[in-house]
Amino acid sequence: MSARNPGTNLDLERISKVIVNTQAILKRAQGIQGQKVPKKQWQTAWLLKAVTCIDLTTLAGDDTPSNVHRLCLKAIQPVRYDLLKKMDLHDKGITTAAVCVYPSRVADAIKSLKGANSNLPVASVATGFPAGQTPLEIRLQEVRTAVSHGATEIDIVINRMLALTGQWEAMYNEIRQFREACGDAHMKTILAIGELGTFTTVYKASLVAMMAGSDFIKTSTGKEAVNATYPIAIVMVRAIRDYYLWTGQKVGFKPAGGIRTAQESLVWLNLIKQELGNDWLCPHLFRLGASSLLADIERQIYHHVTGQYAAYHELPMA
Ligand SMILES: O=C[C@H](O)COP(=O)(O)O
Repeated sequence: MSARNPGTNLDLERISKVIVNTQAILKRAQGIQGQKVPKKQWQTAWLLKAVTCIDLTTLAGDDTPSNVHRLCLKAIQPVRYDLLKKMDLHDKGITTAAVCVYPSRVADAIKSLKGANSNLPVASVATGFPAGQTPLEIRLQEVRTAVSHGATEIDIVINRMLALTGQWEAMYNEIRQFREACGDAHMKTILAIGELGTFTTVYKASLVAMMAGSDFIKTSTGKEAVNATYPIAIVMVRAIRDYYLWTGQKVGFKPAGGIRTAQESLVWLNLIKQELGNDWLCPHLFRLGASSLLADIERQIYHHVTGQYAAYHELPMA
């Protein structure tokens, strides 16, 4: 992970001046979606780049130590060894960026990774994920617990009520406290954009989250009706760009929720390249939060290497 974002004082004047041009955002998003994806020979390299940026996620009520164990093994070896060998990439240490689980499963993930001699980071959602509707002290305790079990990345959810009612100071103070509870763990702040209403609220919430010291801002929990969309991404990455121009701090971006196809991952990488530049095209500053995207990416890589499409059972856990 990159250097931490220390945050700034809360600048309410800057927040009050935010205006988002909805039509311009929609047009830009449409333009990016309409662009050609890289040609075949480059596509696999881009797909492998996407793999290294995935937070491989399981956030289900029926998660157990055994499915978390499988997830960890898949994160360590996300693409079949023989496929990588054919591309002479078997010794490049290609893994996903992290695994992402509920706080109760952090210890299982740490155990599995240690057992496999891997120091891949474990991310944990916290703060009453996905709704964030538990008392503040409990949300803070959840962060501390996940950290004490070994999570080095914490994905917090914001209190949507505070954003929707414009209580920016209260939201800033809560996120500041989450950051303190994180200690050395990096903090990703989930805005749950599907519940924030307008682009302007999303932009303001992005700014407040960064001022409060978020290392990443993340679109969604994956549990809202609307999750990662390209227009919302443009709003958020422009807030990241503005924050960088203002403070010199690079904050990361994590779209999450409903990202399932290799093709989509290429659009996401292109969006980041165009809006934030190559510096952001690395796991330190860009993550794809996804539970099932890897399956399609591996399938496309299989096709590139063999000329045939694999049945899903031929790709472990895919
Ligand atoms: O943070 C990651 C999301 O919960 C994953 O959502 P997904 O299951 O739709 O890929």
